[in-house]
Amino acid sequence: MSLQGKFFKLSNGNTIPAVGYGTGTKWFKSALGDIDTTLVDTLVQAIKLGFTHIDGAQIYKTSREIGLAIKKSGIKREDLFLTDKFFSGPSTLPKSTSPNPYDALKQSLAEFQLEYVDLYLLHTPYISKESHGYDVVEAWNYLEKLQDEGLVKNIGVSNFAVEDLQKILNSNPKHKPVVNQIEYSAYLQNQTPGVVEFAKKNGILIEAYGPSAPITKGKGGPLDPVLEKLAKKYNKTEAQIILRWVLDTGVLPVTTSSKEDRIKAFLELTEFKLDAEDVKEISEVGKEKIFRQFFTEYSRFD
Ligand SMILES: NC(=O)C1=CN([C@@H]2O[C@H](COP(=O)(O)OP(=O)(O)OC[C@H]3O[C@@H](n4cnc5c(N)ncnc54)[C@H](OP(=O)(O)O)[C@@H]3O)[C@@H](O)[C@H]2O)C=CC1
Ligand SMILES: O=C1Nc2ccccc2C1=O
Repeated sequence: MSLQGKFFKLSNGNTIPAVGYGTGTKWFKSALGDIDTTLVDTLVQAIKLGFTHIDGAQIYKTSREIGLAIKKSGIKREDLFLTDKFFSGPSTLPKSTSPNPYDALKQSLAEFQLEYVDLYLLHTPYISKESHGYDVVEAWNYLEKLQDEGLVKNIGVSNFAVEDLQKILNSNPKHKPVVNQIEYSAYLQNQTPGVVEFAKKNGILIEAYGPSAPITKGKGGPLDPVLEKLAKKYNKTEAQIILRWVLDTGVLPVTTSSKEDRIKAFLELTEFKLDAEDVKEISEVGKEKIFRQFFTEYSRFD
């Protein structure tokens, strides 16, 4: 679970590259449709520049683009780390007609044209007998079966709160979740109450999506002068400072960009480190503002 150079070590002993490149948000497609050649080209460029961790999901509909980019990049499969997510639905899902997580992963692999993914997540905790025909523990059992068959190397969850994690941990699982991917930034230090601390105590690595919020959509807050000051101190961009803060809090940032200079800047994140007092200042000043972009039902906790 700790950051060691360019990798985090997971609780099962495997490693995961310390910064993820996302293919959701700005790349999100509503249908498989035509291949997004801009995404393929940008991913090939990102991989050639040195990105080895790609974040995908069933619902992004970008699996074919990822698979094509991997092939075109010429990089060996074992040198890349690919995440996929089973789309379990929003909290308002009436009745799921989608395949179960086991069948969904097989479908994704066909789209990627790959033999395995490195990490497979339940995208949300909104799974019940009523909506899916199986509960969240049974959904987890499908992921365990995939791991046992070698189709996924590691399994985890996303957008899970403490009580959702407890359901899995209390079921005496054969494989525990190694990751919980949640919205996390200096302006949202807990997606749901206590989740970061609980995950750390239980050996679950937190992955942060939306990590750049304080310098993108959440700009105009108390961190503005702090980030300006620290960017000068370290001779880095404000984006690098705010993403390095994520790493320095023991969390793995999943970010994205279409721009070469920003992709290169992401790759420098493991080459410097913030002083403890600067990490503390960002954490404390960041708590003065809450900025949440996704799963706004959790704003009841703000
Ligand atoms: N599990 C889940 O439920 C979710 C998972 N995710 C995953 O996380 C990934 C990343 O999430 P996202 O919110 O996009 O991450 P970030 O908060 O890092 O934002 C990245 C966005 O900000 C822009 N950006 C990057 N650097 C800068 C900069 N220096 N100045 C201004 N704008 C900048 C990028 O666009 P540009 O091209 O202009 O650089 C990009 O659109 C997603 O793609 C997805 O894979 C996201 C949401 C939910
Ligand atoms: O990338 C994503 N964008 C989203 C918007 C809403 C819910 C989930 C997601 C993603 O995973």
